[in-house]
Amino acid sequence: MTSNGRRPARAHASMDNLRTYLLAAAGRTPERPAVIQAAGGALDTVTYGELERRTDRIVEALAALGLDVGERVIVESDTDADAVAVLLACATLGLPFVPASPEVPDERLLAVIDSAEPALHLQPTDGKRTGIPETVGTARFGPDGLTVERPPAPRPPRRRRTVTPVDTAYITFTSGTTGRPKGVVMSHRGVIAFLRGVQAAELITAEDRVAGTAPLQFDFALFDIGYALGHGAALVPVPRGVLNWPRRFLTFLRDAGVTEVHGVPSLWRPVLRHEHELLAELGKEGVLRRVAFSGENFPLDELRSLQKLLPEAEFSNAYGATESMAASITTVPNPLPPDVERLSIGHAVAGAEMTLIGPDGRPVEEPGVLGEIYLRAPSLFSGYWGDPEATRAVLVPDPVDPRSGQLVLKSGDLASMGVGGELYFHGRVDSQVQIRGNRVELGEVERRIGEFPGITGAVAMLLPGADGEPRLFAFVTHAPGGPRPDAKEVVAFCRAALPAYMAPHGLHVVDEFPLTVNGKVDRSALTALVTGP
Ligand SMILES: Nc1ncnc2c1ncn2[C@@H]1O[C@H](COS(=O)(=O)NC(=O)C[C@H](N)c2cccc(Br)c2)[C@@H](O)[C@H]1O
Repeated sequence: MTSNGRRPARAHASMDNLRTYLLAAAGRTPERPAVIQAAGGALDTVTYGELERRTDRIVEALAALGLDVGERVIVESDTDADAVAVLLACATLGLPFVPASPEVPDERLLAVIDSAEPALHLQPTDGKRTGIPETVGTARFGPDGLTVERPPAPRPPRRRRTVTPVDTAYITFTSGTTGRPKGVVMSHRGVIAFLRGVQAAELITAEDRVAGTAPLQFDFALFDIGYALGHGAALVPVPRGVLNWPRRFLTFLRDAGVTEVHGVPSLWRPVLRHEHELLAELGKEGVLRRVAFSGENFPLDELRSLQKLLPEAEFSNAYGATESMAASITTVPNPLPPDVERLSIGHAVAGAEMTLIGPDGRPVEEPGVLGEIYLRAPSLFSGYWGDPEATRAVLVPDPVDPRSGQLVLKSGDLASMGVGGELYFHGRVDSQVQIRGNRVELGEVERRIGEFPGITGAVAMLLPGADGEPRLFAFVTHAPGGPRPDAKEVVAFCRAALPAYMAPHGLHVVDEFPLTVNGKVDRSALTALVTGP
């Protein structure tokens, strides 16, 4: 018993809870590997049984702190078995976890703490973070459980009696456009609904070993955990120190017997640049069977190069926003036919539906016509943390039948429909810009520039020129050792195929594209090249 005589609340065993769902295999096959991780130079296997034991040790320590359902816990860590045990322990007690990776800068973490007002900050025994505000309790975790350094401030008495499926499993903070972090609140029911939707496609079995490469605050990492454990398969977190070295990365994948690799498109750039022979060898061994990518468009020439080295592998394009965890996972042809200029994002996962809505607010029926993707799904987020207005802007009445009270996610993404109703991604709504009164899809400009000999990547943006007028700028990367593309030639090359207003006003050659902490192209860093920091 604690302060007000109420025991810590627990989820009802037969109701949706992330811990119950992800540890189901612990009951069925406790001896099977749940997490295979690097430990020193070797590989360490943590079974489902061991993962459950570590989870319950942490549950005990957390339960003793008197936190009520809904109290936030920052979990700062790389992905490994102990971090997963902490996430599952939080879920067990209905404590929303706020994931962060060690590479999140201090001021960003403090902004998240300021917004989330967590009861606790947890990091591994050897975690480096300091300067956590006094208002937040601190503790460290490891294979033997949790050690509290600074207990959370005294709490008000417990009000809650049980943990329900609509309670918050996690809040992941994305960098809102205004710079203030936006907290995406996901319920147990929502996350499990998405994971079940993917499971219905039976992409993997319990024999699979899924390599995860996303940092913990990116919900791609949370998906990898849920996808691997939900199938009773093994999660193989790729350590950061391995990730940034192509040769080590590929050797790690081989040594761990990885069958599927998840990551953003930029993950493969260094491998394609430096280690294509080793990758081809790995492909020939027939263990690596699938590459799943998400987060942004995979530049087609890079995708084609990767497919050439992995001719037997399946490639899955996973599309969606954190506000619904994701929406679709679509197998793209390997090899991609030469005439394909745009990747399909297919149909929504089982139990969900994407609808294209035109400028008139009505569903788009005809193939090839652009519309905004609206997602109807049980995995929709509960809302933005502390921001009902921003929530109302994206969780909107169903445009197909507003009277129903059903809310759908207004994605801000544009797509067109193929003859089978499958969707093709056309970019963000705000990547449709007006140039001298003409509507321009920046993706079109990027595609044309990408065809210029020697250019390996192109990002187009509308930025204020020196005269303050909005101008079309392009940022390009080129083949290493190849000639630097000449701006005038690139502009002429664009004019030869595009209307004049779609030719770049300025061209910046960069060695490689700057990346966000989640591994996406960092457009604000590119902007700074033109407008200054
Ligand atoms: N496959 C694509 N092609 C093109 N553009 C994509 C793709 N996937 C996204 N995007 C863009 O990224 C936006 C969303 O960003 S996000 O909220 O950070 N989430 C993400 O990136 C990742 C996403 N939550 C996710 C997480 C876990 C598993 C999967 Br499976 C997917 C979307 O609205 C799209 O504009």
